[in-house]
Amino acid sequence: MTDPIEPLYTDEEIEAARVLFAQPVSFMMGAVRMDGLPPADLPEVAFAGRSNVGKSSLINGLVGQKYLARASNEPGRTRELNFFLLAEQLRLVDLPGYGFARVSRSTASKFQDLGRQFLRGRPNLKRVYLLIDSRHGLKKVDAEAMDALDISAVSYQIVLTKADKIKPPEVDKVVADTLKAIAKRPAAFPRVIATSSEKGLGLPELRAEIQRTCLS
Ligand SMILES: Nc1nc2c(ncn2[C@@H]2O[C@H](COP(=O)(O)OP(=O)(O)OP(=O)(O)O)[C@@H](O)[C@H]2O)c(=O)[nH]1
Repeated sequence: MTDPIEPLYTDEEIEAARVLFAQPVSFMMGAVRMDGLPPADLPEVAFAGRSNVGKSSLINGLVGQKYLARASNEPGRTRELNFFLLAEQLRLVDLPGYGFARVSRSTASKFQDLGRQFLRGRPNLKRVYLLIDSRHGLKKVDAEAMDALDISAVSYQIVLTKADKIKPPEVDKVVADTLKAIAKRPAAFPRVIATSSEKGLGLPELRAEIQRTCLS
């Protein structure tokens, strides 16, 4: 098993990724249907996770902007596939949160279906970052999302969010437990990155990982 403490990226990679993510980024579009997606002509990475897990905050943190992706206290507001173009070279895709409770069941399932269709049928999708709240660890809905990704053979990597909300030894334990839980999952990338959008923790590593995934 990979040691999560071992430095996995060189200083040069971290610096190159910092420079990449400091380049212009723009909101391209929000898609509500599969036939309204941008052309599959650039590499994409998508961000998925339970509602309120911190997806918008993470995207904002990665690109160093406060308000690019909408971050809110109200679970379930991200209901479209939101595409952000970075440096004219790659796209970040914010997927609808799953498991949200404040909209009707049919509305929820409509948007989740769109997310599922996107994950199954996007040829330029390089990886899905599956966000898990550090305080809660993997839940049943997360395991179901991983089942779907494993079946579709879509590469995914677990990113722990809100790591500032628990103590460092607890973060280490969640990382270790998560690595154990994904060990036999065929499409799971065998590394877990712990992040805090609030404190910037893990963001340089995640930028480097995205750059490797999309541009190397
Ligand atoms: N302490 C702390 N709070 C965070 C962090 N990331 C997000 N939050 C808070 O968690 C809440 C939800 O964050 P969002 O980024 O809106 O979550 P989301 O996953 O985009 O939410 P949906 O739109 O429901 O899918 C907000 O109140 C954020 O301020 C973090 O790293 N640390």
